[in-house]
Amino acid sequence: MASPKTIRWGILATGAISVTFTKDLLVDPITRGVSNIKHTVVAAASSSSKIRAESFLRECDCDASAAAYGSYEELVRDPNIDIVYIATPHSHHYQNAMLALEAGKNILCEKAFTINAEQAKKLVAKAKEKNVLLMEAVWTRYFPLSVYVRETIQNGVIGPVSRVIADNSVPMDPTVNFADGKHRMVNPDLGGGALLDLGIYSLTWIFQTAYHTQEPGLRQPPEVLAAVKKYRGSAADETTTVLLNFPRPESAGGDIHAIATTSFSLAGPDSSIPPVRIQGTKGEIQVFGAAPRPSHTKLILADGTIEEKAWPQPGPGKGSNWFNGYLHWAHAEGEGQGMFWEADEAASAVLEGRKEGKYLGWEETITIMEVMDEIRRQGDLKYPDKIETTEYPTAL
Ligand SMILES: NC(=O)C1=CN([C@@H]2O[C@H](COP(=O)(O)OP(=O)(O)OC[C@H]3O[C@@H](n4cnc5c(N)ncnc54)[C@H](OP(=O)(O)O)[C@@H]3O)[C@@H](O)[C@H]2O)C=CC1
Ligand SMILES: O=C1OC[C@@H](O)[C@H](O)[C@H]1O
Repeated sequence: MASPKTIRWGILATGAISVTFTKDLLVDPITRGVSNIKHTVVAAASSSSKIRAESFLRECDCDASAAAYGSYEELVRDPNIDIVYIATPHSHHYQNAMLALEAGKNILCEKAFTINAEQAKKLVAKAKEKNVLLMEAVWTRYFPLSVYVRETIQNGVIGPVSRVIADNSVPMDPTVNFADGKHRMVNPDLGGGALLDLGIYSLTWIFQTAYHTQEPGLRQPPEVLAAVKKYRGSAADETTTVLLNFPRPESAGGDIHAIATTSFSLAGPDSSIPPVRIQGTKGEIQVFGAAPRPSHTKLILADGTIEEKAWPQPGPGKGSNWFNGYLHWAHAEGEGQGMFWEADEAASAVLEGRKEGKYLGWEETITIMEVMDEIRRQGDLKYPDKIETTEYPTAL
């Protein structure tokens, strides 16, 4: 058997999700049956200080030889890095990704990919020019659970998809958690709001089942009708609900309806109610657990078949996800978060010379950004010019 190839990562920003991602990344891939890849972290950078980068590397148990940088500029110049993982607030993704692309680096960039579709298009153009990987880190797409759901649809098991309903809401108390308005969840300067942070998962479920599963030639952007409730009259949305209609020829099953909803103050479905339902003419698939990190599926067919499956994440891991004092999901102690699947895919893409993610390519990322632009247009949800701009460099 050929020995595994090692992919060398550079971590840009040292916040909450960088820690989770890096700890998952360093779990031995053999624990999930992956034998051709190994991951190592060779550097991390913090915009606040080199000391912060050093303590991040220690916290994540990275190799002692990993370099700590006190600026993102130094990180992207490091010739030892194969892929840069970007985990700054969404407001900063465009500037940070452009910085890394200009340096010729492959990139895995957190969601929401950018603030708007124009920024996403510019990054794609730059990735093409530099001939490097540019991948949006929507981890959920790469879970075996998601692969199973898409394959079940593509194998015609539930018939043509006719309707998808998806809810990703978390009942945080903004008056307690975000009282000073500075937190990235509500701060317009950081691209705050439910849509870009949480709603992207509702749209992910809709797109990966109603759009991605169609033949590429049949895929058409949806019509969109949005209701947006602002957070205390600010520029950030607290609750957003969207009706989507995906046009599809009658011969392929006709139009597909979808409802995406999200909120950072209201509860989502509890464990007995599926946050995602994909309905076809012959049955439906229900997805249970939190929409970003689901854990169970239930296939219910019109002929009476019921098939339930559990999708535990391989470990080792820490067992739950807390965010601002709120438990977003709990899972069995010892399970990993599941962020390694997207890391494996980014590594495979680099080794195979691919420039896009296998289950979420540039065209689909841009289409989803265009849908979010339209939702924001209808809801009058505007961010400051400095984070909407495609000017590079712009000081943030
Ligand atoms: N896939 C997933 O499940 C998740 C994805 N995310 C995404 O990851 C990104 C980061 O989220 P998260 O880690 O929770 O955020 P945090 O606020 O915890 O961390 C963001 C980091 O970005 C850096 N940063 C640079 N400039 C700024 C600035 N002006 N304000 C604040 N931070 C700055 C800082 O790191 P430093 O000081 O080191 O430069 C900071 O620690 C977001 O886009 C979010 O959507 C978040 C949570 C879960
Ligand atoms: O991506 C995310 O998923 C999980 C949530 O906890 C977090 O707010 C969000 O950024």
